[in-house]
Amino acid sequence: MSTSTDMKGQPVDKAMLDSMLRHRLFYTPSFEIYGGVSGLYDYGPPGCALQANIIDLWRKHFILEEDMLEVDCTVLTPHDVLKTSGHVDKFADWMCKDPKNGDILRADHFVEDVLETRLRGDKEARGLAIEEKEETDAKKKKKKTKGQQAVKLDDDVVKEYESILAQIDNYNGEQLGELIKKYDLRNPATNLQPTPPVAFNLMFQTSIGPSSNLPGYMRPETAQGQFLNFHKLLESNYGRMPFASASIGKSYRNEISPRAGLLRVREFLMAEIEHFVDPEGHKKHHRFNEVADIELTLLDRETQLSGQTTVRKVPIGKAVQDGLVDNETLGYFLARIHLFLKKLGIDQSKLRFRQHMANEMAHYATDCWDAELLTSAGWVECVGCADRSAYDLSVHAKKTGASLVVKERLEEPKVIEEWVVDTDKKVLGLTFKKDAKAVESALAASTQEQREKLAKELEESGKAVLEVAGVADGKVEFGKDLAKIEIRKRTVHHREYTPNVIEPSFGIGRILYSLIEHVYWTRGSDGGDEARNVLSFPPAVAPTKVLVVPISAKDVFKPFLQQLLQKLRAAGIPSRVDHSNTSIGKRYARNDELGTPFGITVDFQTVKDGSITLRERDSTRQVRADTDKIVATIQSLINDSKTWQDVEAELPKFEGQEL
Ligand SMILES: Nc1ncnc2c1ncn2[C@@H]1O[C@H](COP(=O)(O)OP(=O)(O)OP(=O)(O)O)[C@@H](O)[C@H]1O
Repeated sequence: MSTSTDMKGQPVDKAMLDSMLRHRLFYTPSFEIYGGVSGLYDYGPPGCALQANIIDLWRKHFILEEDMLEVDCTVLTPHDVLKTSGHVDKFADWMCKDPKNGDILRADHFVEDVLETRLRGDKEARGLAIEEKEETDAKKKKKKTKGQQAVKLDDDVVKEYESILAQIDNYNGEQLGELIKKYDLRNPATNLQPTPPVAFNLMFQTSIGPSSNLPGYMRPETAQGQFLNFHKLLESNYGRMPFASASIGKSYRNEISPRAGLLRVREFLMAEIEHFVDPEGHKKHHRFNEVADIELTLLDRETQLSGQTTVRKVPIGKAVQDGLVDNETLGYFLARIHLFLKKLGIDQSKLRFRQHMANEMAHYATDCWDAELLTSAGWVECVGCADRSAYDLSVHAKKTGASLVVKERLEEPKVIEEWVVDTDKKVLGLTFKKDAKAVESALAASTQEQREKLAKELEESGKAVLEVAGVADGKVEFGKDLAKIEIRKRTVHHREYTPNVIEPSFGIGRILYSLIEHVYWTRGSDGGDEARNVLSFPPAVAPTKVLVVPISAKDVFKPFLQQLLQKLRAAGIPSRVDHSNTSIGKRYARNDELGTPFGITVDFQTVKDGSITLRERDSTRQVRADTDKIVATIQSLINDSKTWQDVEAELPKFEGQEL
């Protein structure tokens, strides 16, 4: 199992980090004074500011950079939409139940947990080193663990367990049930095997309007709203393809057992892109050459199926050329996701792109890669990037009759051959009476392949069978008197096609939490002074950019403070003043926990010559200059046009105590 370390390579003390984040109000359990509800969290001021900055960067990196069309669609979604998209029938996880205490368990997580516990026990029995996270997990589980000790396993069994874990996302409910039986997996709380897994739909159901006759759901993703507006978006893009829409908004999933803090919640912010592309020409991307040399860390399907988790670094250009990543557009977005996460401050050594296995892929996807980040909870999917093919637009068009296609004028008219159906309305009415309309619609909506098949049946036996929704048996039989189906030539001036969709889908909360772990470290943990927590966010992402610290609350400082704050505001730099009368060192330490990258001290020298000190969070080094110079310097540091090294080379070093 992989475990994560903090920014300085030390094991993440998750309990300490969580308590700091709650204490500083990055986030807090919702409804806590009522006992809380698992999977629901509120963000406090630094959490909100951090989230807003991540979103701001996301907008600039994707929407502005690529001229995407942003939409904001409703959360409440009618049943019919999600029935058509397949979510009502298939958007489910596998759930099992403990027969004695009623514990509800997510089947894949249960299998994973028990096998990992056994592998840990095996390591212990063999006297092998146990990684920090494994130790913490084991301690946590000890209280409720019955009859689980360090037991040495056969080498073959270890291999089998490792292989199962490498492809845990590939099992369906039945297979998970077989694993539970085969390896006698028991719930540690009762030492009993849970019941066989059943599908549990993750959508929150509701009804829209007072009469309760319009059933609906809270959307589980923002995508459907974007698909339903496709035609209007295409028009507003002057009919030009390819183009992308984007949406940032809340989604809702009734997770079976959300126990991983911000990583698995029931209400979360998503940022999703739907890039519509012509399927002809193998989904090329006109800007692919800009990213082709970017090296990504890939864990492909075959490697996982062979029971391994070995990654390889491959330039995305080569990965697409070799067919490892299906097409340029998908590859382009994988590289853009990589660049975005890098910009945020994500540790590149803790980022990998994992390809989905066949069973794992959502019902609509043809190829899918997840950007996974290594955290104290292991590798966590933070961005999914799927090729949804033409699935969504096709099913919604079929269901509603709306035209969700692109019509392109051909430079030269073309003669095509196609199967055409001529229906005799009189025979139709007489034969099928009340079902006549449904039969007529089914014939009209039949595909070229279906028509060819029907024509062949009519030719061979004089009869054909057609599937018709809403009639008894779901199908009808008809003869040549009802419909003539033949191939005819036609001159066309337009080409019509349903676009394919490449969808990068970001869970902002997961990214936010993983980023916090990646930039977290403890100053003085190497045995020096008292240990102090630091969050080294890049300046552009940090919740607050500057902490202003007056050396005392005396009136003499007030005009300088006011002038400084006014200049910071005018420059658009978010700042906070710490008026408390604790030592400056303590005030800075508090802000290191909030990840504030810069500190300004207003002191007695300021009163004499107007100069102020600027402190950099990570090095704690300081420079000194006049207010205008310092404000301009902070601006350059935030917009990345200068590094702290540049600043130290330019401005006089302040030789005071490092705080
Ligand atoms: N319960 C959740 N809490 C927080 N973020 C989530 C949750 N479910 C999904 N996400 C985020 O939304 C993104 C896209 O959703 P997607 O449907 O691909 O996730 P998923 O495959 O269902 O995730 P998982 O397998 O972890 O449940 C994910 O990459 C993740 O960042």
